[in-house]
Amino acid sequence: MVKGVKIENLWKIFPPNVVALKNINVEIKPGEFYVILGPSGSGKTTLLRIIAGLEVPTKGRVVIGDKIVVDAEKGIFVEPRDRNIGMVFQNWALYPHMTAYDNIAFPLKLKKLPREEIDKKVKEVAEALGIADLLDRKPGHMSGGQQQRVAVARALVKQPDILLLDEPFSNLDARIRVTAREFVKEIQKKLGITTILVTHDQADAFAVGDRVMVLRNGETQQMGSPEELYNEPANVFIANFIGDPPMNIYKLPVNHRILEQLGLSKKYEGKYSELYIGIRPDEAVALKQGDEGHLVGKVAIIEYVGSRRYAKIDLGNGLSIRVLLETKIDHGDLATIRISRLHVFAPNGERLETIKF
Ligand SMILES: Nc1ncnc2c1ncn2[C@@H]1O[C@H](COP(=O)(O)OP(=O)(O)OP(=O)(O)O)[C@@H](O)[C@H]1O
Repeated sequence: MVKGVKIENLWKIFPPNVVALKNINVEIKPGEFYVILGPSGSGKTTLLRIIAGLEVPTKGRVVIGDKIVVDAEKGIFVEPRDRNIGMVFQNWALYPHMTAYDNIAFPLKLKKLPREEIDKKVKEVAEALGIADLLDRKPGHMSGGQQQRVAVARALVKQPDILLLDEPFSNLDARIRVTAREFVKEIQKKLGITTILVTHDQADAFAVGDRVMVLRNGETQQMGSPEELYNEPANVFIANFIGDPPMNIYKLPVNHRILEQLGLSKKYEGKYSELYIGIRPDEAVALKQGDEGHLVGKVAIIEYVGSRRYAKIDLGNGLSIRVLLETKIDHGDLATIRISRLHVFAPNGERLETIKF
């Protein structure tokens, strides 16, 4: 039976009064790949450690399947070893003096399983993860990606109900990172194991997550699929945090020329004195002067990001915007900017609407 995880009214306050988690509520479905995303210090690791039983919450509870593993009010606490959780840490924590085989076998030896059974399980998991030919090697003789696979194998060999991954890709360089994400996602789908991953890297989060929760200062900012977070960011923080290159975001007086050109001044006059507007570089394009569009400016910089070309366009009065550049335009040319989607946020940062043009 695949199990889900429920986190209910969860608080963690470190003495004297560091609020690391503030009333977290989430239901992770059986078999789901759930990502907790947030900047440094947002409470991600604390949340993962509470699920694993390495930390106790100040308030609230965690339920795995239909078993309460911790309830602060009722004084229930199930020991980490009795939660049937597999965990992979940021540094993988492999034993350097042991071969991959012995590293993977270690949790089973602790359980005092018979030698033949250990051998069968280690070989099975190594086969499934494509590391059968590495079993005789010690960590020092493996690449980062291979070490990570061994760490995942060690977490999976006990057939845990839940797999917890704490920044599993952060020690890998950019190229291996892409294959490592694919590998983890494929294994997760193949085994159907409920998985919770924490990361500060939105590209990691979006690559593997079925759903993503964004944390900031211990508080949930938004929960949803990668598409939902990208298309309808709940506030300016999320808008800023998600997307590469980052969203163009401006705080402007409601009667500002640009808001007028975008048809927003009339709509919000009398309701707000200022607004944030956000435009993703990938949701606006620079066209030749005279083409139909929303804003006009002068091309200041042309840059490549991957295979895409972007232009930074000077809008006057110290404002500029980065947008896609598909046509032939040069530095110094005037360009028309056509926007396909625009996000409007209130002065407190909350999203008011997303407009599709
Ligand atoms: N044992 C502790 N005692 C006191 N404060 C702590 C303790 N552990 C964490 N904190 C604080 O709780 C907050 C959340 O920390 P946590 O490590 O969960 O964040 P994080 O999002 O995982 O950050 P990082 O990505 O840097 O690991 C931080 O303000 C941190 O300083």
